[in-house]
Amino acid sequence: MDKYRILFIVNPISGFGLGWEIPYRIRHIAAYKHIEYNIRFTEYAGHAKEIVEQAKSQNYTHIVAAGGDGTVNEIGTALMGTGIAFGVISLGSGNGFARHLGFSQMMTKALKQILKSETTNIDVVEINGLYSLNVSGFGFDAEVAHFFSTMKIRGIFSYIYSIVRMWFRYPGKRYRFHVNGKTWEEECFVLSVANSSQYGNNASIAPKASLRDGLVDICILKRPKYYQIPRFLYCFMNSKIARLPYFSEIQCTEAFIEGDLAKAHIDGDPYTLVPPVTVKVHPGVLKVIAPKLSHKKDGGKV
Ligand SMILES: Nc1ncnc2c1ncn2[C@@H]1O[C@H](COP(=O)(O)OP(=O)(O)OP(=O)(O)O)[C@@H](O)[C@H]1O
Repeated sequence: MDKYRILFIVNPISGFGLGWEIPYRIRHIAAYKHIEYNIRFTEYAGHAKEIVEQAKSQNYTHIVAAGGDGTVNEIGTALMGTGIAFGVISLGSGNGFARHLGFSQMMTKALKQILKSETTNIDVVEINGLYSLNVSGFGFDAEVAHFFSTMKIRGIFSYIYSIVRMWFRYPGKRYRFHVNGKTWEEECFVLSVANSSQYGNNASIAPKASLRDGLVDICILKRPKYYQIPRFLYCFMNSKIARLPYFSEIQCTEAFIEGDLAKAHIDGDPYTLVPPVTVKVHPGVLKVIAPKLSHKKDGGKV
């Protein structure tokens, strides 16, 4: 236990602002009395990355992101290639990456998992020079991310409002794909570039995805017809989306995509890219804590 030296980087505005509780929770977990740790709160967007850059020379064994997928992306991508183990305390509204790795959504339990769980090396996906740990993409979900970012109030209700609004307004787009030696054109409603399996809240867009397979999953969903929506929602929320005939998932190490791809999201945060888009996997470049490997939940597949 005494070999641990942990830095917690907390985004105090994530989710419901529960990050302020972290110092109190840590003090009350007996195991933390035997380890060295520091806590830093972020003060602005991009600050987490700066904190990681300073921390790299301070002999931390673990750096833990306490926040949502945006904070996870900032910290995780800054840790690539360092060998410092990366953990997550979920404070966001979806927490897709943490859920994929098997982190509890309960703060105290996640803290205990950080001390007890195995570590492993995972892949990171590069999209036109930006790095993605979880699920990124174009089309409908990019439109949602861009609209959501303009809303004054964040949180799950604003997110649901953005989804419903865009569902009725966004018709889909046609893209040209160059993947695994094949070229084709296809009409897409959702075009996801997935390293892990889910957006968050167990909404799984890439059921085959593994963070350790050296592959990225290109997931294409055509727009479901209105009468198909109930079955679509059931399959989407139960990792059964592969059963739908208007869904496809292609695994590859690299992809090249052409079309109107300017509006994108990287792990849920909106970005504007300059098309065409090149997707590339960097295998095993990030060391993470993976509770699923220890408790073998869902077969322990990470
Ligand atoms: N103190 C701060 N003030 C304003 N923005 C911040 C601060 N600290 C971090 N950020 C930015 O807040 C953004 C959103 O953070 P994060 O994704 O962790 O929370 P969330 O949006 O509530 O979660 P989710 O994405 O799951 O809904 C991040 O892109 C991060 O850069």
